[in-house]
Amino acid sequence: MATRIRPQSNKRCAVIGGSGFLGRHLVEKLLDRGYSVSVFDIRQSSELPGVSFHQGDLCDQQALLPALKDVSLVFHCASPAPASDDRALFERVNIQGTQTVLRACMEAGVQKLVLTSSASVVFEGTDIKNGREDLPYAKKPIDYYTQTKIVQEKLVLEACDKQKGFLTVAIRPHGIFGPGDPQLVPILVDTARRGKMKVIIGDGSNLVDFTFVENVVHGHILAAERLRPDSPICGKPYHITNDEPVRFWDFMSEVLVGLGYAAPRYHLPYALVYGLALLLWLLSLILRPLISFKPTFTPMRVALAGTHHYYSCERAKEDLGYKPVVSLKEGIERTVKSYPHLRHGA
Ligand SMILES: NC(=O)c1ccc[n+]([C@@H]2O[C@H](COP(=O)([O-])OP(=O)(O)OC[C@H]3O[C@@H](n4cnc5c(N)ncnc54)[C@H](O)[C@@H]3O)[C@@H](O)[C@H]2O)c1
Ligand SMILES: CC(C)CCC[C@@H](C)[C@H]1CC[C@H]2C3=C(CC[C@]12C)[C@@]1(C)CC[C@H](O)[C@@](C)(C(=O)O)[C@@H]1CC3
Repeated sequence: MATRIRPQSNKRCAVIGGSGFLGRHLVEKLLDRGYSVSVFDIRQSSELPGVSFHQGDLCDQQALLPALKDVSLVFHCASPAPASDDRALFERVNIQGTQTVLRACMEAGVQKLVLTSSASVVFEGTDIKNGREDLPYAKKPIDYYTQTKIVQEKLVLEACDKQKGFLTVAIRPHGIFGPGDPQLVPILVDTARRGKMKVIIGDGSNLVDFTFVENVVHGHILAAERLRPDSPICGKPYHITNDEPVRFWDFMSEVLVGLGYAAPRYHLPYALVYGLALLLWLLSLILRPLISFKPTFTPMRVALAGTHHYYSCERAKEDLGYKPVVSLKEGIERTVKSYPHLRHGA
């Protein structure tokens, strides 16, 4: 087992959303790097030695304050899951809740805030190739979750105020995967088990970023450590990727085959699948009062699976000294190994 370094007093931080997939990996790495960490989350995952846990809803300022006491640095990586598809919840937590987090940081005297945003804040369902951070925010984001992530990112970056001694930065990851991920691999396996992962949308050549969780964590910590009044990163967003855009369908196939499932092989035209997904979605809305069904092939998923969307992390390389620490190949191997219960036949 790795020995942990004893925390120094200037290395006190809080992770809001620290019980989640990314949050948990972030907390572990912060502990390894000698930080003392308090976690604030609405639910507790298994305990970690040396972490003080505070349970509460981030929309409640009074509940947040004890977790931020004597803390100079806050990571905010809490959000409802995109799949929850609950507009009121996204708005309450990602928008009003983030305003509450900002007020609580001010009241507690926090100096730095690192937000986990998303690269999808600029994605409108059409191709993005090597997109840089200066792309405009999506006017028609792919879903309401992403709409609230846009507002959240703006709120946090606009709150950066050197005069007040409060500095902010946003990290925009895309397609985070790795051990403990409750979304991408489990949803993929569930789709395969229901016999619905047989088809490749389009010609299968579309490139996408999938980012191993430890690289995302590395980007967050670099940003936190570079965030100083004289640094160019204040108030800016940064793409953090594996810097290895991959064919969407090659990535899916590698994970599926690694877990013992067949790779998809029949091709269908993108426009046809997108049209069908749109029709199904409309039907599900119309029939909602009578029957409730959730289509697997939502327009959002089809757009994510059938378009190019990969991003440049040059700005992070230049300003943060970022470089991925785990390759895509190794990331996939470690991820596949971590899901024995999702293997075919398990
Ligand atoms: N997973 C991805 O591929 C991906 C991609 C881009 C951006 N992101 C962003 O990364 C962040 C972390 O995502 P994740 O995949 O680890 O999700 P996750 O669901 O595993 O973790 C989110 C955590 O937030 C907590 N939370 C939710 N509502 C809360 C509330 N009201 N008060 C306190 N805690 C609350 C949850 O309990 C959970 O522990 C999110 O901001 C998400 O938008 C994720
Ligand atoms: C239409 C397709 C054939 C559907 C089958 C593939 C599907 C299982 C995946 C396609 C894109 C994936 C994805 C997520 C879940 C699994 C897929 C839908 C994602 C919604 C998980 C949450 C993340 O936050 C995410 C929104 C992100 O932006 O990274 C994921 C996007 C990709």
